[in-house]
Amino acid sequence: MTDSPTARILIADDEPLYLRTTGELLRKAGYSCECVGDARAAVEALSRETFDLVLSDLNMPGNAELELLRQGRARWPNTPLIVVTGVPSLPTAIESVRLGIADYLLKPVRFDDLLSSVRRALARRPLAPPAAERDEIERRALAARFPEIIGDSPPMLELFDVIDRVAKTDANILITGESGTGKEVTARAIHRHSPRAQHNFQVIDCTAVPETLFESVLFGHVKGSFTGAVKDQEGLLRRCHLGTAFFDEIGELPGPLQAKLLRVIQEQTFTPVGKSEPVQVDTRFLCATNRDLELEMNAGRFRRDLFYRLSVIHLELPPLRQRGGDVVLLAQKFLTDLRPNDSHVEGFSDEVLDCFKRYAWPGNIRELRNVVERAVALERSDQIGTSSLPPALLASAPDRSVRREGAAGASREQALEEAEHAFLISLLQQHQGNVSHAAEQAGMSRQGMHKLLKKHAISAARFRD
Ligand SMILES: Nc1ncnc2c1ncn2[C@@H]1O[C@H](COP(=O)(O)OP(=O)(O)OP(=O)(O)O)[C@@H](O)[C@H]1O
Repeated sequence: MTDSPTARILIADDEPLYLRTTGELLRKAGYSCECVGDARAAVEALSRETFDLVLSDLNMPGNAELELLRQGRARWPNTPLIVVTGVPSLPTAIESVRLGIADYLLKPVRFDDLLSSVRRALARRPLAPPAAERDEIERRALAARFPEIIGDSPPMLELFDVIDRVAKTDANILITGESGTGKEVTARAIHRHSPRAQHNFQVIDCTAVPETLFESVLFGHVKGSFTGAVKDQEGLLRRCHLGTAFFDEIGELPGPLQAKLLRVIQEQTFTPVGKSEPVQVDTRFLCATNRDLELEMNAGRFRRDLFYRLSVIHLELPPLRQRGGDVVLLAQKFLTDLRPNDSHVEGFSDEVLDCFKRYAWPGNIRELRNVVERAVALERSDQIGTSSLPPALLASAPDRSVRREGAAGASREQALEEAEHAFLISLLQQHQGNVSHAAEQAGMSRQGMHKLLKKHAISAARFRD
């Protein structure tokens, strides 16, 4: 690319007079300039926008180890950098050359010399990739920062961008989305990208703890504080001091416990059962639910004040059916992860991929994972065919012969699994998605029913309307 009068230049120097004059002169020469007074501000500016050239001092705050030079060359290798120093030294000159700087100028520098150096560096700049290619590079770079979340569909790239920005804050985040869309995976990614990453990420599943034990599980208890408290026990909240607490299925938290949680969030203190002294914690709260909390609040089942505390930032995860090609990426990833070492299965037939793309995936990614796991176990050839898919998926096949084929080779275990799945669906239909009532009829606990529904990737919410 040739020198362009609109080239954008970043000038980093801690001498205010030099900074101002150089900026003014380069602007007069037709360039657009941003001036910063230290290396950290320069790195921030480079992270925020694309510059065509960097003019940098060496002896300035934040650059004792030539941080700007090193980070600049590593992270923005195509942006030329000219060093302008008042304190030249052989080691810094050698290091600068080693890192591939465009020029090394000594202060006081004549403006004509500086201008020629700028023009030369801009003219030698490698050609910028075309816009589409650049977008693709940026897309890949963003997705690569979240290896645990597979997907590069537009809604997911947007999500990565938001996670990237909110992870660094301490704001409480509410993650909503249908069952199995990856709410817990997202919460873990937020924690991993946050300043709390070195501390614990503690999952608190609101459906797994019986109501009567909730306080003791969460806050801990002292020996003898209630029947069965045979020894002191530290609560889960204590474990995530300085870290992150992730409340899964927050919409299931009973009213009295919502009030207690609100207090913890507001005051960052709690009192273990049987103690009188409160314990102070420093915890970030992430919560997830597949319930519509607006509906729950209107029905008086969820506290509005708690909702506002929890949802300083609200992330809504897209269902799998709106994630385009991600379904194929995810299926391939699960095949790689779940295939035993001695398995002959290598891929999916085109018809199977077609079914995957057409199916509505009510159980989302968890359901896809289950389907791939089942297919890997059933398949006898080296490619997963439609005969290894469960009936629900085959119903979405465009070809009738495929639909008739069914799961002819299903084992006894798989047939039982399918019967259990059908039983759960009919129970939920009967009780309009009320898990407690369904559990009662099936003769099991509410927690047990939640676990079973999760295993089958069935969302009770979809039977509620
Ligand atoms: N983007 C993803 N990439 C890879 N695996 C994923 C992704 N999203 C979810 N999974 C996998 O799908 C399954 C369900 O994910 P997760 O538990 O995070 O969903 P959820 O929305 O929290 O579900 P629920 O509402 O039922 O609690 C897990 O096995 C998880 O590892």
